Amino acid sequence: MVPVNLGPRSYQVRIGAGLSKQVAIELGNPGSALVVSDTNVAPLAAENLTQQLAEAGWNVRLAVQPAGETAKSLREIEKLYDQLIAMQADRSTHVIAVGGGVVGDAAGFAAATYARGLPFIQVPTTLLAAVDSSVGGKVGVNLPAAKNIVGAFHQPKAVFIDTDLLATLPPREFAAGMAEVVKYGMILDESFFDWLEAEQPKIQSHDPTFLARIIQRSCELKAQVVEADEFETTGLRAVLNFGHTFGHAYEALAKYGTLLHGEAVSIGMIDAATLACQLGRIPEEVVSRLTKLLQSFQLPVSLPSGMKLDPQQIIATMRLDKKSVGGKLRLILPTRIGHVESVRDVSEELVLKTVARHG
Ligand SMILES: NC(=O)c1ccc[n+]([C@@H]2O[C@H](COP(=O)([O-])OP(=O)(O)OC[C@H]3O[C@@H](n4cnc5c(N)ncnc54)[C@H](O)[C@@H]3O)[C@@H](O)[C@H]2O)c1
Ligand SMILES: O=C(O)C(=O)C[C@@H](O)[C@H](O)[C@H](O)COP(=O)(O)O
Ligand SMILES: [Zn+2]
Repeated sequence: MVPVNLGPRSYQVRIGAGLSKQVAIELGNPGSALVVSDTNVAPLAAENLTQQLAEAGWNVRLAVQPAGETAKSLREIEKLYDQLIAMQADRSTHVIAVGGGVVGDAAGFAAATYARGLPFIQVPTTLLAAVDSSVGGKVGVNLPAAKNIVGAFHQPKAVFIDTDLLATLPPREFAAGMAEVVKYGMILDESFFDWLEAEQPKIQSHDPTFLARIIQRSCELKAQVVEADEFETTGLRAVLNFGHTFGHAYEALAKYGTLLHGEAVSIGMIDAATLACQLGRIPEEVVSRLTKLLQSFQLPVSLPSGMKLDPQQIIATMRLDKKSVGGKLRLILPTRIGHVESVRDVSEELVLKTVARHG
């Protein structure tokens, strides 16, 4: 269990095998709920949960989104609003996300905005959602031009991480989750990074003890950052964005189709580390350790050869990042393994040189 202490918005992140079977009991008195999932996860987990809630006396509906990043769109949010209207939802209606980060971000955005806010529950089913997106309250959708550009902060009331649900995850999705796990080591915890390097074979073989430890440590680190800067106002929370200014630009320019979020972040972290090295902030050895660790988890460290992007277009898309001020990029750059800094005045020439490495 990881507590997230945010005063009146505090909640617990529960982690354990079989936990999704307890959601109906844990939520207590039955009311009404919209369970949101996607076409892959509905038959694996969301239909069961919906049935359990119905048996416990809830007035419950299941909304199934198309699987994949394109579901994070205003069009899909409107469909969720329609479902809430159809069930005559009120401010006590729970929105329960059962799925990966896409379902969590989209369902959470509908919960944040419908009737100016409905109680929200996260049941993450991907590694990425378990270690990152289900915690911290960032919810939102993409526009074609920019990733996550429409959104809100809306904390869940509870997070239930059922480690059994991760068993069906395809290898590529497991790897995508590992990108955010490696990120935590790189930005906040050198000994965690060392441990990931040392235990890579056990992690890669999905040893349950090691998976549980990864999820626990990642949630602890994320909770610490979110507690320190819930609304990303002091700049502290921005450390979680390491690799994302590059990565989000690649996702948008690939029309949210070619690269998974974790893959784009993996490439973006190497871009940021390469740039930091060019600035003399870190030695080459740090870039190569990060590269090696990401590759050991089958993650890409540069854009796929078939994905040719115009460097000027990359920079223009990066400028739309929410950390930018006055059209100037702000990048999260490493100073060593386990620590990063927010850097305001990186020359665009150097960023161009960095992205040119993708050929
Ligand atoms: N809000 C945040 O703080 C935050 C943090 C990190 C990432 N994100 C967002 O999360 C999204 C990525 O999330 P994701 O990587 O979970 O992708 P995803 O939600 O698209 O899920 C990945 C794929 O796995 C399938 N899937 C999910 N659970 C499964 C299971 N148990 N077994 C088999 N298949 C399963 C899904 O149907 C989907 O096809 C991005 O949009 C990213 O921007 C948000
Ligand atoms: O929770 C955060 O804060 C993060 O930055 C976590 C990121 O991994 C995540 O991808 C997040 O959605 C990015 O946020 P954004 O503000 O750059 O859209
Ligand atoms: Zn991310």
